[in-house]
Amino acid sequence: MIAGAPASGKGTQCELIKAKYGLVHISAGDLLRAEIATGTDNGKQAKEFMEKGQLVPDEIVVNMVKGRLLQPDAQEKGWLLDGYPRSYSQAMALETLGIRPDIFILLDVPDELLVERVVGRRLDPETGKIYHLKYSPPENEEIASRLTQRFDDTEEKVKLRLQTHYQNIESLVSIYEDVIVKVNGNTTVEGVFGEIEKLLTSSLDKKTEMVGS
Ligand SMILES: Nc1ncnc2c1ncn2[C@@H]1O[C@H](COP(=O)(O)OP(=O)(O)O)[C@@H](O)[C@H]1O
Repeated sequence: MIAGAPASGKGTQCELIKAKYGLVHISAGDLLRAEIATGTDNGKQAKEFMEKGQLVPDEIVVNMVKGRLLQPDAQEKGWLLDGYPRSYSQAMALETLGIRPDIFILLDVPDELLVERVVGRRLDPETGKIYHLKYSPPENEEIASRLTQRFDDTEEKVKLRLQTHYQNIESLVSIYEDVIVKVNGNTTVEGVFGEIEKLLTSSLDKKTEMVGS
């Protein structure tokens, strides 16, 4: 599991983690945006909450994520949960299924940096790659011309999302205190990934030892 405030780097690090470890990346935010794009009722309801930076109700999110998590690929290859659970009740929904992470990575970035990261964030709709106009600019004009911005990536909305994050993260820290590791998200993308690689590799070694013994 990977958690952190908006624009703390979850999506960027998930790209690198899944490329190296072959995990199935399940992002609650991406699943919700897909519901919106396909125009489902859940998507329409979800959008109202997302516009206000509030958590989308559990009755929409919990089954959506559980359904994806229990699919064979995630069970076989292992899963990387991004942006879920985001509340005590969402975590409890997994606890009742006996689903717990090997590691819970909490990315830590100072608030004042997050606003600048959000307002400059852009997405390539063709590749899904995440860019930042200043910190991680597009490689060429062709990509630059097709970049899009998330509807909730505005200064006023990210402040609401930040409040939502701080309202909920403490309850998650207590549930996952045995597997949680805080990672400094305020270094280079490669620097953060280097820290995460060390953690995942040692967690994998522990798992193979347990299986072996
Ligand atoms: N687990 C979740 N439960 C409820 N709502 C969620 C959840 N994950 C994402 N959302 C909604 O989608 C929005 C975008 O989430 P996400 O893409 O993870 O972006 P970020 O982590 O940068 O805020 C959130 O502000 C919230 O409204």
